[in-house]
Amino acid sequence: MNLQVNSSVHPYSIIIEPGSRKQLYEYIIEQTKKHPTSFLVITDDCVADLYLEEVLNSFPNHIRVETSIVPHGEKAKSFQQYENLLTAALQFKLDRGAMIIALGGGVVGDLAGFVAATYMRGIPFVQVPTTLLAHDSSVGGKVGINHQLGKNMVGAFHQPSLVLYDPELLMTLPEHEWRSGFAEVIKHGFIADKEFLEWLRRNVTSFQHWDMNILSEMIYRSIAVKAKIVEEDEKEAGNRAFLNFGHTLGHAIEAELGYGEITHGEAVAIGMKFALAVSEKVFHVNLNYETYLKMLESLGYDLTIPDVNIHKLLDRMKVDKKSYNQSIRFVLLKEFGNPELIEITEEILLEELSMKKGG
Ligand SMILES: O=C(O)C(=O)C[C@@H](O)[C@H](O)[C@H](O)COP(=O)(O)O
Repeated sequence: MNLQVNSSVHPYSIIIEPGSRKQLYEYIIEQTKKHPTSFLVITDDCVADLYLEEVLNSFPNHIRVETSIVPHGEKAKSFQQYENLLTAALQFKLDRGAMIIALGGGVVGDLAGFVAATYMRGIPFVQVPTTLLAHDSSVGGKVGINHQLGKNMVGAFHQPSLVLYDPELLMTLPEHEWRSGFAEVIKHGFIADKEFLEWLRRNVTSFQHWDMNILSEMIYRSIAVKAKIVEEDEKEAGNRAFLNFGHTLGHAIEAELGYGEITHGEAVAIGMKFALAVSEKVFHVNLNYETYLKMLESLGYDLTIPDVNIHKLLDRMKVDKKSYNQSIRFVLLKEFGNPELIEITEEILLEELSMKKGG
């Protein structure tokens, strides 16, 4: 299955193909039409143990391929790891003709992409997602690292030259990683494709046993939503902000708990439940979203706002990137598939937060 993103920087392909990791080099040459001088594969310790060798074996012997391994988990999206990777790239003497390969989940993709965006003012990179979450983060060119004061606060837009998605790589994911990724899948249903939401409800009842066709179709349909939005608004001047549904509170929770204490998607799922409730209040509508919350709960999500100070959450939401002139802006739904970015008062948020906390 293939998709094409017509980015204004350069069009790129998204290929969803079981087993494709074993032909990574061939795909790169065929799809990007580039012949890099060398490669730097950036991955994390967990992925390295499982898949690095297979990926490296796809390169012919005469091609120079270097490797840098970072610790797994959200904490790796740090200034320290970013600097370490730049140092490694310099020590490897990578030139501007080199290419970075991000072999990993969202953390590796964001971090390696930011290295690619900034090393010698930018070199090409390829995303090889190894998690479900990364079906989202690998598309659209948002790359970056976290700051203690806010998630993804330092970054760039740097479009990949190729996204090569091998769904077989997901078969070793632990349950919480499925939950993390599936939150972004269902988000795409909420904001853009009601029919897809129903398809998910019918087809995804457990993360334990996947039919490869269902998994590939789910990834394809979810990426298709994302690709369309980022194509129309590459740098989030408008509708791309809809992809942030659930993220305003989700990011605040991640930062307040400490990065990595809860997965990104599990925090976003809590944020979506909250945003759905606020949507009903603000737009005076009945979304009938309970069936989808039940679905998430049956898949193991805990949708309760964690036990943290709600004023601190509010302060964190104020520094969200969608904030404008000190006001908090939220993505809300008028109906499924009909999102809006809207300014929300602190009073509404505090009232809703105190009601929802603990239940
Ligand atoms: O691609 C986008 O745009 C998104 O907002 C997708 C999000 O799911 C993703 O988590 C993204 O990295 C969040 O970006 P941020 O700008 O809100 O930090």
